[in-house]
Amino acid sequence: MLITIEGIDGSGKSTLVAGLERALADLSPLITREPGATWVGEAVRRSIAENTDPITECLLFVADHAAHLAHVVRPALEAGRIVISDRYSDSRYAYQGVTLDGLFPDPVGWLRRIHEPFTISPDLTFLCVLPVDEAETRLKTHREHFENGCVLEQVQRNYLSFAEAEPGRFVLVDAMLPAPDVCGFVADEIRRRVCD
Ligand SMILES: Nc1ncnc2c1ncn2[C@@H]1O[C@H](COP(=O)(O)OP(=O)(O)O)[C@@H](O)[C@H]1O
Ligand SMILES: Cc1cn([C@H]2C[C@H](O)[C@@H](COP(=O)(O)OP(=O)(O)O)O2)c(=O)[nH]c1=O
Repeated sequence: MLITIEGIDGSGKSTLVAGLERALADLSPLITREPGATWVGEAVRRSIAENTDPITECLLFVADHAAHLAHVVRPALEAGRIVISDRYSDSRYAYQGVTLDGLFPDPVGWLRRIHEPFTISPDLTFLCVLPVDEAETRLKTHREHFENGCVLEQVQRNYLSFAEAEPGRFVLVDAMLPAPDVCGFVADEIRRRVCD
């Protein structure tokens, strides 16, 4: 089973994933992330730091996804593991849907088409939702160039439209709740789906 955790920067994904690792220890999930589960993530980090052009950056994120699938996600799923990924393909559709906007028509459609031949779709996606100004307050010590309020508003709008289009896959998470409550809600939901 492939489970992904999505949301804007500062929405509590890393905190949630760390909590899930403890709360679901008896299920031995493989915990992973994008970007950065393989060495390709170093190229992605460099492109973020150097403010590379949006197409180069996008294709590095896609390369990171391909390497993540080949070396981490696919082998774990084939071994029957539950895989929990902090960010996955919806991050591309939501963020690069914004950064590529205006460069050519329908960037989200293009992103979906270039993923479709090789990606594995998640079985379940938790979308951490909170007001952008709260996310910005939480992030004030650590900012990357995506983390500006205007971009994050558009990214969150994209995420919410994906959730509306695929209600069977997405579960909305109230990220304003205290961290232990967020973790408890998501862990219970995962256990319920695993037992189904
Ligand atoms: N439910 C929560 N309530 C309040 N603060 C939180 C909550 N979850 C995470 N935080 C804090 O918000 C900041 C960003 O959280 P983080 O998990 O790193 O978000 P993300 O991985 O989505 O960028 C951290 O300082 C973290 O301690
Ligand atoms: C995986 C992914 C991340 N990103 C962005 C989101 C973040 O601003 C940045 C780094 O991701 P990440 O390290 O997950 O940041 P955070 O923990 O703060 O959420 O890269 C994309 O634009 N596209 C992608 O496909």
